[in-house]
Amino acid sequence: MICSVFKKAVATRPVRALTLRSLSSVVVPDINDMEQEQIKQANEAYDGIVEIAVSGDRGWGVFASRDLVEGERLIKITPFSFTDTPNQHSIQIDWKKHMNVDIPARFVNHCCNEANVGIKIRDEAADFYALRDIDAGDELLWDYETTEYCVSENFPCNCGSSRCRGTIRGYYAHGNQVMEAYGPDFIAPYLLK
Ligand SMILES: C[S@@+](CC[C@H](N)C(=O)[O-])C[C@H]1O[C@@H](n2cnc3c(N)ncnc32)[C@H](O)[C@@H]1O
Repeated sequence: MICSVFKKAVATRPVRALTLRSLSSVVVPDINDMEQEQIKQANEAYDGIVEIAVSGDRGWGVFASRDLVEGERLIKITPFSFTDTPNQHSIQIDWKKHMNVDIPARFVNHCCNEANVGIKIRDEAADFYALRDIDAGDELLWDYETTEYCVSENFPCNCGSSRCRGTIRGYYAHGNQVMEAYGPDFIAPYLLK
């Protein structure tokens, strides 16, 4: 298997059921009622394409609801605001410009070198595309170091890729690997200037 693309932990449970602490095998992120409602709305908007569910110890994740085809545009990334400093859920589009993005984009987890989805930035928005065929139930994983020059906080990666970089820092640290893995089409244009 390429990378540790997780199968959906609790594929068909409604969001409220995911918050039950009795699910011992997964770490269920704390969310408030508003976030719960936003997840429900995103799941309805992307019904039949992707679904938000719990991704083991990585918190929330986004999963394929059906078989997805290489090259398919999957998720529209809509910024609700911009900031000049990164945060855990922002996406960098220029040296001092980060998009605060909506759900489901903000819940896509990271994979090193073998990500199955990539981002194409257009003006002040972006989209996720399938980088290869993806089976229903597989987790969508994007390589954060294709857009983030320096992540807001380094984190130890548990993507399970045979080429896992260990600690995720940003393009400044692993740019050569990122370029080799994806080529320029799926690297943020500002990083290539
Ligand atoms: C954009 S959020 C992704 C959604 C997140 N799982 C959540 O529940 O909010 C980014 C954060 O998710 C976690 N994460 C994503 N991919 C990961 C990975 N491969 N290994 C460990 N943690 C990861 C890290 O804490 C990271 O800062």
